[in-house]
Amino acid sequence: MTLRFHNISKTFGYQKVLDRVSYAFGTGLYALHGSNGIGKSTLLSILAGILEPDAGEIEVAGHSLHSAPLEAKARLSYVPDKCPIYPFMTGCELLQFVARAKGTLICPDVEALLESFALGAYLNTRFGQMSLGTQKKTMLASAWIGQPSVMLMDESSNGLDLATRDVLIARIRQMREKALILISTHDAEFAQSTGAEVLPFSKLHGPLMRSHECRRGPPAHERAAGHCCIDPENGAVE
Ligand SMILES: Nc1ncnc2c1ncn2[C@@H]1O[C@H](COP(=O)(O)OP(=O)(O)OP(=O)(O)O)[C@@H](O)[C@H]1O
Repeated sequence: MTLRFHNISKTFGYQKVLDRVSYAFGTGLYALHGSNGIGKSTLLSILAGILEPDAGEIEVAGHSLHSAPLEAKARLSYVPDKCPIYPFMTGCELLQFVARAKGTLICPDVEALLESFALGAYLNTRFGQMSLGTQKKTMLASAWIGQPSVMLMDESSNGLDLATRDVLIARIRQMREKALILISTHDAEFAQSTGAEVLPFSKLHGPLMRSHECRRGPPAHERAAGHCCIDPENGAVE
């Protein structure tokens, strides 16, 4: 499995946002779909290792995010909705930082993406002085560094002009054979253009899966695509 998570729970104060959420993916492209506030961004930031879950296990390309975080994080990339970067960092510094953290170099493929995003003129601009779209493009380009096995993208089309959006759609389509790409988006047209399989958030909830699906098991075509279910008796992921 490329990404597997099991029994992820998260509570903020008195609000339980994630309750034993489980799933396993092979390679492919999925668009997480669900209403505002259901927990999509929370889940993605937990899967990216940014936010600690209260409970649960996550494996990225076979590496536990808990016990082997460096190995797991080297194989994943994450593009949050909002830019979390220190405002004095330039675009170039961000790209180098990500490459160093992953123990790799900025390869010609990433350079080609920077060119397609017309980012050349902005690489020495500090994040605090970039437009939101330019910040987003820089973070998106950084997601391709190190040939990740898992790409997590939160509202990746937000704030992009049409030309950039088309480049991103083409890039995502190319990647879906090689990696797992999990996007959270309310932009149905964007999701459809990428060819993503829509994955309702409710499908990730353990109790729901137990009662509605797993006693019968998912249909054969879903199993072939790398879906999983939870054993209703012992909670094991199959
Ligand atoms: N750091 C935090 N502290 C307290 N509550 C939080 C925090 N982060 C998220 N929440 C709450 O958790 C719930 C889920 O938020 P989240 O952003 O994950 O939802 P979402 O499905 O991504 O929503 P949207 O579609 O609007 O982006 C919301 O009620 C939100 O207010």
